[in-house]
Amino acid sequence: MKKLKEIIRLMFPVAAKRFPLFFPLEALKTLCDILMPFIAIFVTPLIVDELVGGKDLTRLFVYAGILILGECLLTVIRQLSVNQLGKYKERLDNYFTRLISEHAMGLDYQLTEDKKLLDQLEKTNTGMSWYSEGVYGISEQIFSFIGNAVKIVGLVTVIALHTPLLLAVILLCVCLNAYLMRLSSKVELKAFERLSKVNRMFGYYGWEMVDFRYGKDIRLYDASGMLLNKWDGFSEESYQGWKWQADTTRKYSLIQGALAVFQTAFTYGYTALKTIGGVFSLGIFTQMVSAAESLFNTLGGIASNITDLLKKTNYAYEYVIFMNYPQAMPKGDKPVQAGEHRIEFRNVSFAYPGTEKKVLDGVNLTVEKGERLSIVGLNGAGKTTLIKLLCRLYDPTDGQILLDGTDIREYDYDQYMKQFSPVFQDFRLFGFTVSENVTLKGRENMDEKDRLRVSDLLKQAGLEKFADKLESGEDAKLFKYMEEDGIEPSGGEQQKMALARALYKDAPVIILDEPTAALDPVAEYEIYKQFNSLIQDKTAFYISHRLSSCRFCDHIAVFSEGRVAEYGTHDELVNIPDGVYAAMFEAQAQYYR
Ligand SMILES: Nc1ncnc2c1ncn2[C@@H]1O[C@H](COP(=O)(O)OP(=O)(O)OP(=O)(O)O)[C@@H](O)[C@H]1O
Repeated sequence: MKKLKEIIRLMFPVAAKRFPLFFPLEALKTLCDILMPFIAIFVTPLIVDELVGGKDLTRLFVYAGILILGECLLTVIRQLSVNQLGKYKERLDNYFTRLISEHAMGLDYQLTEDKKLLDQLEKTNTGMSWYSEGVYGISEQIFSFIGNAVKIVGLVTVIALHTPLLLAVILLCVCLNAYLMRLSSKVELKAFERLSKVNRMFGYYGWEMVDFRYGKDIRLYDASGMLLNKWDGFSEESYQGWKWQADTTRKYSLIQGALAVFQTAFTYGYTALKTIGGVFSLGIFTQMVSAAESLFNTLGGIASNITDLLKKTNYAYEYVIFMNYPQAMPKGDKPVQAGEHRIEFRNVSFAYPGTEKKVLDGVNLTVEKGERLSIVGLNGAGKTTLIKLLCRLYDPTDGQILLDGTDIREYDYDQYMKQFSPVFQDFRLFGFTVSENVTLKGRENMDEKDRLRVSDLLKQAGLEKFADKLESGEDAKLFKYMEEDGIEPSGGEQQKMALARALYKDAPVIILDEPTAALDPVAEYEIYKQFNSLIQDKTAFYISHRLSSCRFCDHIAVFSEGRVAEYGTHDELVNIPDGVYAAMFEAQAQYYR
C-alpha cells in the first residue's frame, strides 16, 4: 500500500498534467462498466415474468426498449472511451521512457558504470513498459477495482435478498481463486528479479552485433562467433527463466479452471432446484443466475485487480527507486566567478569506484589563470583521470581540487560544468547534422548568428574543404546508420568537429585530451596554432603523446604511475639527465631525424 501511494504521488500528477483527459476518460469507462450488468439483471426478469405471466405487449416493448437502448448507449460510450484511452497507452509509455532517460542523463557520470544502477535502470525500463504498463496499467487496475467494488455491493444485495447459501459458495470459490492468483504472481515476481540482469546482457549483445561501429572489428577479427555464443548463452538463460515461471504456475491455472466450472454448475443446479420447488419465479431464476455469474466474474475481477495491482505496483515501484537513486557526489551552491580561472590540485589521490589501486597518488599541481599546461606520460599514467576529476566526472578519493581557491565540490554543479570545454579521447558525435553536433541545438533553435559562427568554427577547425564538399553543407546529417544519405566523416574530420564543438561552447577552461591523435601532422600543427590564438587568455590543458604540442605550452607536467614525476618548461625538462621527458622526447625525435 505504501508503494502504491508513492507511485500515485510521483507518477499520477505528472501524467495528469501531460494528458489532462486521461483520468476523466478512465472514470467514464468505469461508470459504464458499473451500470452495464445492472440493466440486464433488473430488466431481464421483468421481461421473463411478463412473457410467462401478463403478456402485455406495451410493457414488453418498454422493457425491451430500456434494455436495448441502455446497453447500446453504454456500449458506445464505453467503446469510445476505450478507443481514446488506447491512444494514451503508447503516449504515456513514451513519456515516462523519456522521463527515465532524462533522469539517467542527469545522474552523476560515475554511476554510468555502477552495476547496481545499470540493473536498476533495466528493471525500471522493463518494469514500466512490459510488466506494469506504468500509469496506464496501474490506473486501469485502480479504476477497475473501484468499479468492481461498487458492482459487488449491488450484486451481493440482490443475491443475499433471495439466497445467502449461493452467495457463500461464490465467495468461497473467489477466495480460493484469489489465493492461487497471488501464488502465481509471487512466482512471476521472482522470475522478473532473476531475469533483469539476463535481459540487460541479452539486449547489450543483441545491439552490439548489429551496431555499425563494431562492424569493422567483427569482420576483421571474426568476432561474430564469439558474439553469437554470448547471445546464445543469455538467450538460453532467459528461456530457462520463462520456462521455470510457466512450469511453476501451471498447476495454479488448472485449479482455477476447475473452480470456475464447479461454481457455474452449483449456481445452475441450486437455483433450478429452488425454481422447480416453487420458491423462485422464472424471472428470479434468470436474475439469480445472471447476478451469480456477474458476481463471480466481478469478485474474480476484483481479486485479479488486487493481485494485478500488487504485482504491477512492485514493477512500477522500480521507477520510484530509480528516480530517487542517490547521486554519487555532493554538490554545493556557490556561484562560480566569471572570467578566467586558477586551478590547483592539492594532494589529490584517486582510485576508481570498486577498485583498490590508486590511479592518482598525491598529485600537486597549479595552473595559473591563462596558463597552458601540457600533460604527458606513458599509457595508463593517469592523465585522463586527472581531467575527469577536474570535470567532476568523479571526485578525488583524497585531497582537493580548487578553482580560484575554492574546493570544486562547493560550487553549483551546473555552473561549474559550464566552465570547461573538453575534447576527450573517446568523444562522441551524435546522429545529428554537422551544425547540430557543433552547437547541440536543434536546427529550429539556431539563428543566423549561430549558423555564421558554426561556419567560422568549422573553418578554424580545418573543416572548410570538408563542409564545402557536402551537398547540404552544415545541414548534412551524420552517419549512414541513422540516415540513408548520412555522411561518414573520417576519424580526423570527426575530431575536428569535436574541436569546433569545444570552441563553440567557449568556456573559460579548454581541455584537449589527445585531440590530434587522428590528425595528420600538418593538421595537428595548424590546429594547435589556431587553438593557441583562438583561446586567447583561457586556461588550457593539453594532453598529447606527440611532444611537439608541448611547444605551445607554458609548462609541462610529466605523469608516471599516478604521480607528477617532472614539472617545468620544455627546455628545463629535456635537460634533466635520465629524465622521463628527455627519454620520451629523444625516442620521438629519432623518428624525425
Ligand atoms: N572507469 C575505470 N574504471 C577502472 N579503472 C579505470 C577506469 N578508467 C581508467 N582506469 C584505469 O586507470 C588507469 C589510468 O587511466 P587513464 O585513462 O587516466 O590513463 P592515461 O594516462 O590517460 O592513459 P592513455 O595515455 O592511454 O590515455 C589505467 O590503468 C586504467 O586502466
